[in-house]
Amino acid sequence: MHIALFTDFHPGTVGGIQTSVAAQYRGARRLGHRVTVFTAPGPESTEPDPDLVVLSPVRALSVNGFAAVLPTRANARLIDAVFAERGPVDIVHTQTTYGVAVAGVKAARRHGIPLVQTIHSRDDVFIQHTSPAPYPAALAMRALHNSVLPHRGRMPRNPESRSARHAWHTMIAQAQAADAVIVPSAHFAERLRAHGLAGRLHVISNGVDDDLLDELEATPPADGRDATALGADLGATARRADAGPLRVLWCARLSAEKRPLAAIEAVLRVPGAVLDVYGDGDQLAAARELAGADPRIRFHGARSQRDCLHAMREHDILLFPSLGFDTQGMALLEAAAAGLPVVYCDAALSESVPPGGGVLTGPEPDAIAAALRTLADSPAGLETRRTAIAATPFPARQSALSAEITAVYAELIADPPHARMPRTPAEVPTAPGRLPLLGHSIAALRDSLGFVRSLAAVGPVVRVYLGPRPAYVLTTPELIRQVGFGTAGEFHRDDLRAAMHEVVRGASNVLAGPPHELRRRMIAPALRRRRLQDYAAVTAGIADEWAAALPGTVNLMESAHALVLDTISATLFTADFGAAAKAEVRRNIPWLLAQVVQRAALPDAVNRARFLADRRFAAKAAALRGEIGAVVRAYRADGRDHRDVLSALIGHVDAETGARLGDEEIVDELILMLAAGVGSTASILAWVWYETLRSPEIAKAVRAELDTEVGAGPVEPDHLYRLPYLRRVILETLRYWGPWVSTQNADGPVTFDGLTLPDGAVVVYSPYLVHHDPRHYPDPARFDPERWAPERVDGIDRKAVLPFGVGARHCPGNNFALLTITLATAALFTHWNPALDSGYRVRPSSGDFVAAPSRLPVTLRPRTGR
Ligand code: HEM
Repeated sequence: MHIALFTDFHPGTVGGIQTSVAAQYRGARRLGHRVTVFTAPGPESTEPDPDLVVLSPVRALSVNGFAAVLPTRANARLIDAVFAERGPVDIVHTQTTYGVAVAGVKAARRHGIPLVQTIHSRDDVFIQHTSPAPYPAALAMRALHNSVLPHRGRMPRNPESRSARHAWHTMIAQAQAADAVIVPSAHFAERLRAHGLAGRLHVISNGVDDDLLDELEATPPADGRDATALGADLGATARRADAGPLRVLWCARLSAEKRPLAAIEAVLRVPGAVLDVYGDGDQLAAARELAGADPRIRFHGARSQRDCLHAMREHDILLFPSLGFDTQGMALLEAAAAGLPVVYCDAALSESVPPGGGVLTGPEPDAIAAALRTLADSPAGLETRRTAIAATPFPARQSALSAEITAVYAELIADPPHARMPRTPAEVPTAPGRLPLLGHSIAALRDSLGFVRSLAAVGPVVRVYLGPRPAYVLTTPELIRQVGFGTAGEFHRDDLRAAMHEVVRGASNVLAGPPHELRRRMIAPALRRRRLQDYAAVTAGIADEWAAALPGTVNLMESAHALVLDTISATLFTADFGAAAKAEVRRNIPWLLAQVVQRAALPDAVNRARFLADRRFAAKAAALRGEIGAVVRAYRADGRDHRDVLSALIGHVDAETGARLGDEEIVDELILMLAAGVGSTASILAWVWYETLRSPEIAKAVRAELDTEVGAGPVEPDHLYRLPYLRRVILETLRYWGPWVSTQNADGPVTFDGLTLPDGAVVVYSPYLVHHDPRHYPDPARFDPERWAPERVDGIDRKAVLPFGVGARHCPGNNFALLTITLATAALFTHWNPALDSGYRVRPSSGDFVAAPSRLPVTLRPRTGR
């Protein structure tokens, strides 16, 4: 597998986490896995490592001597580029709680990769001891962390300072963001649980690198006595000469939380002891000052893990006085590996000391000194402890631990938690990037399509905030069908109904339940295939006329809109006395529809304040309804079938109930057809042209087919069935640019696969999201009409084909839309050779439920032969 490790501490720096992470990646490689390490900048002398990726730090900011990295967009881009180049990544494993680790969490969520977090350190104690102002530091860290990785829920109270509590909030949030959490010791796992971390915690010890252990085993001790295998004899080989001083070793950072000063003070009080200090840190000066000129305290500076291990072979005791900080204590493990007894002060660390191999003492220098004195006076006591260590199998060989860690990875990869259905609303993950108050509005407005695409990787149901109110996005076709077929419960559209109210009062798209079913039955005959034959003749004529009249340079987006508006209104009412209503439609519908979209998107409070716009909206809506109402009455008086939509609506009697549509209901449905049909069809039409024009192969194939089937024209209804290649281009356009949002409200509680959402919950789905999910469409970012070729189409899961929705609200105008798009495209390309303006870059605008190219500027050259 390919593992991406994220750590804020560069492996070239010294420290317990660094040592542990380095052992982990060497261990994973030893097991045959690939590892890429993302980290902060390290010391300049560090050898370049192709598997190490250094993220950009915040300039001139370092925390405790370490470069600070933030999860910026530039770092996200770098991570994405490395994933693309070296990927696919199977698992992300974050090891810290700072910027690099947060960037790792975000990358895992962006790419839908399972995420493991190891919590190594007690940030609460660390901040308390090392920061000059612990409270503001912990608070600032929590606020910063919360702004990029939202903190959820409440944390149980524990007896601790306010700064410690802030630090715990950050640690718990970091752990909660992961799919699995690893901790190095059981006592630390208990603390995390006491702070509210739920779910499974894996206790897997830190480890010591196999090569180092093998080397230690093979190296003779410096005093020349035989080296034997790690185990029974190793302790004995390092035996102190009875007459010499007690050789005490310090192997840790010289930092307050490790308590080096207590160690030095203790040794100074034991005349028969010497102390070798291996380590560096901000308490070095204080430590030197305390040691004064006493030659028994010897400072050796920061040393490698290898040096420390070998030093352990040359000493009698490791002094490890840290208290309430270490979650395991790497040096304790190393001492066990080297057969070295320890004196320590933290009872919780007994877990890391082989039974009988250490002396637990009080934390005061006096108590530590007393323990050392006893050992100095009694070499037999040391011997007993060495024998006890030797008798205990060493538990922390890295290869064995790496096998445990990779088992955790494998379990997550086999059953990715982000694909699991949440059982309660509280378990529904929130989309990354939520801002205070604004929620996800900025992300959704800036790049709606990219935002929607990113949600599939978050989970089957994702919570998003477009303002303060949550909405639940369904990301799988199976869940979407549960809305479409009503198995999840009832839904209504009262929000949309309010936004449309003056112009459309009770049309099918805002009705719910039995009235909706009845209305659908009533309008269905108007859009039946048999009727479409008649509409196709009208549509072909309009398309041919429109194409012939196009100027040499044109914005095809605008032109598509005008064409579709004319086409649909012409098929609604063909009789001569509909002319005035058609003119009214052309004059007012585009503005009214733009207003409906705005009203639906704006919060109620803003809508209430838009008096002037509201008055204008009401006046135009009344004028439009009045004109169309007059045509309906004229049709009724006339009594003939004009073979158009209006005649069909007037003439239909519901077989089940005997119901007929009233005038106002017919006005509603006619306006709805314009509202739902014009923008959507025009946008897809423009995308068909754009996709054709930007690919020379597709353009060539479309033209070749038209040459054969339509020749010099004119376009006729029959051509609809004779253009299979164009049909594939249209189907692929509907996949690629299909509707990006559909919203409804739960009418009472609704239940999806065991997850119950409350009454009123806003439930959203996006055909566009499903159409761009690689689980349903391989290489989804590729526009490839051949997906729909007869030999490949069977490989597409029909449930994931959603351009016209699904179930009860499936678009009744789908065939009409396909007909219009096919005939208009045929007309355009039989008349002209369009070319996109050079330098033109498309910009999708997602103001409506189908995104549109904001412009489509082309130059038209006549087809030769016409
Ligand atoms: C390419 C063009 C079109 C696309 C992509 C499209 C897509 C859709 C979708 C996805 C829905 C379901 C929305 C939901 O979840 O509630 C829908 C509903 C609807 N569409 Fe279309 N549509 C198109 C063209 C048309 C046309 C040309 C008409 C009419 C002539 C039309 C009339 C309707 C109506 C009346 C509804 C509401 C159905 C209901 O709620 O029961 N659409 N459309």
